[in-house]
Amino acid sequence: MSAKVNDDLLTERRKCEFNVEELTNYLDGGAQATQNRRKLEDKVLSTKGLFDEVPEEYLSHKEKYENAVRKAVVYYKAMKEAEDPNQTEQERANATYRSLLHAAVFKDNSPFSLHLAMFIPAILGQADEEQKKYWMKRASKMEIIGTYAQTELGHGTFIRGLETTATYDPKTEEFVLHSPTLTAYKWWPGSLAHTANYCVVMAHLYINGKSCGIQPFIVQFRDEETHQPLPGIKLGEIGAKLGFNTVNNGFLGFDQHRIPRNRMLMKNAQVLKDGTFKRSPNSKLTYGTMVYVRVVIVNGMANQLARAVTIAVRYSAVRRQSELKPDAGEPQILDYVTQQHKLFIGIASSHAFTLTAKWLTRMYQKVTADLEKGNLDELPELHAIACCLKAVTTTDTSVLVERSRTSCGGHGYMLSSNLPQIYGLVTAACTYEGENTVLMLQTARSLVKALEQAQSGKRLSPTMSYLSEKVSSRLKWDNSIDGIVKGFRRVAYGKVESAMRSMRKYVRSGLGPEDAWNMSSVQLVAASEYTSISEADIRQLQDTYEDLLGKIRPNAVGLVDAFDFRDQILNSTLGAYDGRVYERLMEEALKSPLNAEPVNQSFHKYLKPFMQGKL
Ligand SMILES: CC/C=C\C/C=C\C/C=C\C/C=C\C/C=C\C/C=C\C=C\C(=O)SCCNC(=O)CCNC(=O)[C@H](O)C(C)(C)COP(=O)(O)OP(=O)(O)OC[C@H]1O[C@@H](n2cnc3c(N)ncnc32)[C@H](O)[C@@H]1OP(=O)(O)O
Ligand SMILES: Cc1cc2nc3c(=O)[nH]c(=O)nc-3n(C[C@H](O)[C@H](O)[C@H](O)COP(=O)(O)OP(=O)(O)OC[C@H]3O[C@@H](n4cnc5c(N)ncnc54)[C@H](O)[C@@H]3O)c2cc1C
Repeated sequence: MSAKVNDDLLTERRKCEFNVEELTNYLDGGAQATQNRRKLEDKVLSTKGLFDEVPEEYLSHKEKYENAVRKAVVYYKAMKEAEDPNQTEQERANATYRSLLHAAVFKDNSPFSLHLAMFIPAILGQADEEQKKYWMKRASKMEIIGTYAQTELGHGTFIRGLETTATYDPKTEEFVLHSPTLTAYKWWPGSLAHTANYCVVMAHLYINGKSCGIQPFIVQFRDEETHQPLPGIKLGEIGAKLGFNTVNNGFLGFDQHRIPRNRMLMKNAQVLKDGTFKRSPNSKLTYGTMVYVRVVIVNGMANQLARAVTIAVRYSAVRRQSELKPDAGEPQILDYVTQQHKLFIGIASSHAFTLTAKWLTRMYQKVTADLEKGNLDELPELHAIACCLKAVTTTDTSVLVERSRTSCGGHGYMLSSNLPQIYGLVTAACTYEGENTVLMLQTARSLVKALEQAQSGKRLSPTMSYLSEKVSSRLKWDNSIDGIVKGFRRVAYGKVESAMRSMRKYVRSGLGPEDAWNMSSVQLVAASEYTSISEADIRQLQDTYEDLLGKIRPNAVGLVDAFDFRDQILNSTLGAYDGRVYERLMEEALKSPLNAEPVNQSFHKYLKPFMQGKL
């Protein structure tokens, strides 16, 4: 008999003014896609051995990892078996686009995540046709497990400063990989420590003493049979982190480690047997894997944010607290306008990120198709947009997930709510794949160039076209969508123009261009992300905004129900569909090993002698 659903949630669902299933279908890309996603989730989540007997938060660091590897093997096999052979690639992609299936199994991510998220994309984007054929066969069948090893102990942002060297030896037709210093050790790559046996290494190529820039190499570092590190390889785990504690982030040092010439991934640049170096048409094509992942992250943020606001909104419909009016009983905390303000922006942002992710994915696919034909024209714009959207969506998601947690009071601080773990996952994305400030400055670089082109009368690309609009500074505001968008474009233009004016002022004062850039960099970051509007209009928009909160209120639970996250994926005592929060909090508390006995052994060993003055 299914447990009774919380009365308040029942009432909320009755009040909802729209068809929840229709919104779910829209988010999935149609009723069939919803059906495919649900079918995949049903199949995979019915697999034995996927879920923890003891909550992983009560395991040691080492046990957490070992348990995660056990689940990763079961999960990967279940996913493979669940794949519908009759489905097209596109239908399969749609079924997983919104699915957070892995989140039902791994609260802190899988030790296989880098294999799927970066190792395979790096092969697809950096290997030539022959290499792709060979390595994709092995990687897609999980005969090998890989990661992406770029960051070093001493360098993450500045790729051109990476110290790992790959020196070509024409006599043996090999590359010699070496970590000349401690800071040259690869540091951070997920799965590197104990899980993977191959990696794509980004290293500084030298031929006959001449630098040939940073190039990608596919390197085996563990024996495929014994899993022992190969000779000349130093390996280990980097230690406990805020999150990602089952991703197995590791370090790797090379000591004159030799690999065959065909291990340099040669789609863009090539090294011939005699050591002739054939340059890439654009050295930044080597950075292509990062552009791809930045695009994926935007969609990932939408899904993770949707998960957090689902937990917080359902909890806010169940939790009653304080007094809004004397003798009127304790209201649902969702009736406080401050609570609506905290949470509804998260719902809207998740939808906005989903739509943005779809748009950015289409742009990425178009530009990548152009690159295949040798047309690199739109690569700089894709880079600038991907940098900006990755930085903005990860920053906003981190803020909004933390706001979801703090809007749930003390219970939001419980690991059993899953809000802290979701925060750990999303806040990492502000750093990995390009630290956000650094990426915003890359976007700013493109904005400044675009404004200079606009001022010299050149046509701009659609995404930068607002920089060529001669919009009157006395723009009459109205709070229609069109009016608001026009306002944002006007202010965004002003921010870029102000940053550029500031740089020119510094150059006139005698600073070099680099120092002038650095002195203006706070404005440059703001120009990439920040827009504000004039004082008089804030009141008008504020009234509109508060009015909107009231309109959303009766539909809040329906809006998060439409994300259609099953309880295993939410993995939360506060967010379950039935709203039985208090029973679930108690059930989870009783799983703590400390509750196995009424008196813990530390009383007899320490407390009692201490309290009796005997210690
Ligand atoms: C696995 C977790 C899964 C789930 C977690 C839960 C939720 C998250 C949701 C989704 C997650 C999905 C996937 C996650 C996958 C992985 C995460 C885990 C692992 C993370 C891995 C990593 O972090 S890999 C390492 C990432 N490192 C970086 O990004 C380094 C950042 N630095 C740079 O990119 C570059 O150094 C730089 C761009 C800052 C500067 O490069 P540089 O060579 O110095 O260039 P400049 O001299 O500044 O010249 C700039 C000019 O070059 C052009 N340019 C720069 N970059 C590019 C590019 N990529 N493409 C095209 N063009 C480029 C730029 O436009 C300038 O051109 P100009 O014409 O202006 O000169
Ligand atoms: C959870 C997690 C997983 C990761 N997984 C991987 C992985 O699988 N593979 C991999 O290769 N890497 C991985 N990384 C590493 C990640 O890519 C780097 O941490 C990131 O690129 C930042 O580099 P850094 O840590 O060396 O910081 P630094 O580059 O040292 O930057 C430190 C700070 O300096 C400032 N700064 C630096 N440069 C500039 C600039 N030009 N302008 C203004 N300010 C600047 C910024 O405030 C920045 O936060 C991972 C990181 C995390 C947190």
